[in-house]
Amino acid sequence: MSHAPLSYIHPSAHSPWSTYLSQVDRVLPYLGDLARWGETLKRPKRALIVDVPIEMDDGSVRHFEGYRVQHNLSRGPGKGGVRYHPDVTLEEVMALSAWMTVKNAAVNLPYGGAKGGIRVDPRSLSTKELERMTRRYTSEIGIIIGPNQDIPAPDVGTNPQIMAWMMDTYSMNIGGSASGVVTGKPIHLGGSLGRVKATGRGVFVTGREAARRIGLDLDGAKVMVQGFGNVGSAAAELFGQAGAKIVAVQDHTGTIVNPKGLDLSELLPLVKRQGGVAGFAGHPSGAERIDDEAFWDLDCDVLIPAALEGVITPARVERLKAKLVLEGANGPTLPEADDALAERGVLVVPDVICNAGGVTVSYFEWVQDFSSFFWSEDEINLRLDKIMVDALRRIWDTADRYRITLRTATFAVACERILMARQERGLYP
Ligand SMILES: NC(=O)C1=CN([C@@H]2O[C@H](COP(=O)(O)OP(=O)(O)OC[C@H]3O[C@@H](n4cnc5c(N)ncnc54)[C@H](O)[C@@H]3O)[C@@H](O)[C@H]2O)C=CC1
Ligand SMILES: O=C(O)CCC(=O)C(=O)O
Repeated sequence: MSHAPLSYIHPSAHSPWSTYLSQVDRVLPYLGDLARWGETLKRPKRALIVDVPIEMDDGSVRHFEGYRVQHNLSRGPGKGGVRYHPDVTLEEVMALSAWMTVKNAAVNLPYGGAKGGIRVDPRSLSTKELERMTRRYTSEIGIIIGPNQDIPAPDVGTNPQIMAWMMDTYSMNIGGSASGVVTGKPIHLGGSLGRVKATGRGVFVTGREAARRIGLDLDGAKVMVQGFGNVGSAAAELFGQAGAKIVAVQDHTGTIVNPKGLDLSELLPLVKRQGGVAGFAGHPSGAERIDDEAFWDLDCDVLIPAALEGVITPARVERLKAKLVLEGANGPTLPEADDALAERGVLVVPDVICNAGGVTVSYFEWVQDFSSFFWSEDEINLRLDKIMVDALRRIWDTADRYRITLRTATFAVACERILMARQERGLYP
């Protein structure tokens, strides 16, 4: 008897795609007549799977599986990062691309949503192998990306150097310079000041606003951060500057704690040198290593998940002490855990607004590339702050009006924009 999968849009249990679909189901009752377009949100517009063969340094040949999914293009070109991680799957990239559609609309950027990835552990490759793989992947997805089609950017496991190789490969293939084909590039290649820390900055800005509204003083507040890469480290730094104590940090190498607050001026350079936080245990400034699972029992006011999906489970919610969860990561909370957090009165600022600072500054980068006129970092940070604060205010009002969570309110604001655009474009474009 054959057990063929029902369809690629049919989710597997507890997958990011099933989380996303249940988030869509929760918003449909708030969309009025536009809900008739709801199925649009549940299907990626286009999903490309590519074979990425490269020659390794030892002369052998390896094949990697790559993806680029354009979930929705109703509001503009696709936009979203590229992930290099050994667990990447088509289904995960579908969810990540769909969250980009919602996020871009939530902050009103003129983009649809897309995301890409390669199933690889980038740490296992040499720099030359990484470059060959990135260039081959870029050529393979070159048929659907472009400054007006779909604009990749960094996500987990990718960085400005990888964006530079993507931009260079795409430019060589079209025979011209196309700096607007990717964002998150190095500054010398048309990258934007402020992009590297923009996602963490957005987490801080939305966190600052949420804390103010619930009467939580950030000065002295205890903050735990899971994931200490681009997003987690930048957010931790800004919370530290606002007077908060970063009492625990967890990454793929381990978990370190200091109830009095970890010394970030020592921790940040160590992580750059060693590639993880574990080596900070026993540091003279004070840091102890604990079991990873014990992270969820620690005393804290704010939790910032900034690593991967599905880490906030109902069982962990029962143990969690935080009053405020700021989703730096995409999809860190399972739907049942979302309900449990709401029941316990824990406020969640959802990924689709909380981590939108990165793509907002990516948008600034794209605009600057098109106009060949570059802004100062202060200008970028000020504009970012305003966009995030205004977007969060509108979402908060929607949540109050319908008595719904900030997640469903963000989906309501965003999906109305997406489906209005869909409707206005017409069914047979
Ligand atoms: N880079 C960006 O601009 C944006 C990233 N995000 C999201 O933020 C999250 C983090 O992304 P980046 O900081 O860019 O990635 P990154 O690659 O710079 O850092 C990832 C971090 O997660 C940690 N990690 C990996 N597996 C882990 C595990 N099992 N337990 C604990 N920690 C683990 C790594 O050690 C590392 O510290 C992802 O969900 C990503 O999609 C969202 C918006 C924009
Ligand atoms: O900067 C971008 O275009 C996208 C960043 C991203 O992948 C995300 O927001 O999850």
